[in-house]
Amino acid sequence: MKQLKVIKIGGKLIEDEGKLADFLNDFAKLKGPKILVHGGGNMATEIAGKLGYETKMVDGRRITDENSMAVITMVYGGLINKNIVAKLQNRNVNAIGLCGADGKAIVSKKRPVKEIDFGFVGDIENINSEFILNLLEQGITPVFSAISYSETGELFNTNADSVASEIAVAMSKEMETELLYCFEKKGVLADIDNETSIIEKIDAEEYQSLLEQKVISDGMLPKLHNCFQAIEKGVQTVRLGDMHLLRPESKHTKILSS
Ligand SMILES: Nc1ncnc2c1ncn2[C@@H]1O[C@H](COP(=O)(O)OP(=O)(O)O)[C@@H](O)[C@H]1O
Ligand SMILES: CC(=O)N[C@@H](CCC(=O)OP(=O)(O)O)C(=O)O
Repeated sequence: MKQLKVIKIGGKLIEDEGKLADFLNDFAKLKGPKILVHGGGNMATEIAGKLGYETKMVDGRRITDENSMAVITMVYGGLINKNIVAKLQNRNVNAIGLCGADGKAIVSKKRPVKEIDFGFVGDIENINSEFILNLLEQGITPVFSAISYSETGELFNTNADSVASEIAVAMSKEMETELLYCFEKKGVLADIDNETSIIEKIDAEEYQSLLEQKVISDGMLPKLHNCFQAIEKGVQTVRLGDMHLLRPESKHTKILSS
């Protein structure tokens, strides 16, 4: 089976020019097929604020009203995505920037309203792995923003960690897939204020205990949920770390299957 790397880069790394450059240099050097998924939540919040729109979050997830969805389309699908693609082209990576509507790559359904109405948020129902495989076979590197497409013809906001996880799950049926989450910390930390307290390995049991002890919060909640979804659904390797995660020597957290 051919190998594939699906790498997600978080919004806080994208905002730091130096860290982004470090990451993209390493990403460009990776041999073989690769896919990049990017977030940008913070930047969307900042730009929405400048436009006078207030942002509401629940457990690390954005409540996306009509105004936020417009900002998200511009910021994720435009500003961030196109800048990353340009920086990759500059590093001799033939990248193509996509959202879920392009090639019907990420099909979702509007999240039903239960206790919370998340607004224009889509839960992924299908990944067009054939389309993605075609791109990879042509030596093209897809760069996905966190926007999915609904059969109703709408665009929906979708957590970037979920986009990466679902793409990795779909691709793991075709290729041996490694899913890597790069964010601002060196991995899951036992003490959020201590960068050296990296938990090197987490299995399902440890995950439950971290949840109960409230060691993880905010954006780490959806991130670890997505890590375990991926490993349980067949993704061969899942790791979390900082912008140096692509370097073999980098300290990080590895997710273990049960
Ligand atoms: N135990 C933990 N270890 C590391 N980070 C944690 C932990 N608990 C909460 N977090 C928070 O989760 C954040 C990562 O989630 P998020 O901000 O969504 O990442 P991303 O940059 O990928 O969007 C970290 O920046 C940190 O503030
Ligand atoms: C539904 C939902 O939560 N969407 C996320 C998508 C962006 C994202 O995940 O960005 P980071 O990886 O930088 O957090 C949001 O709008 O914040």
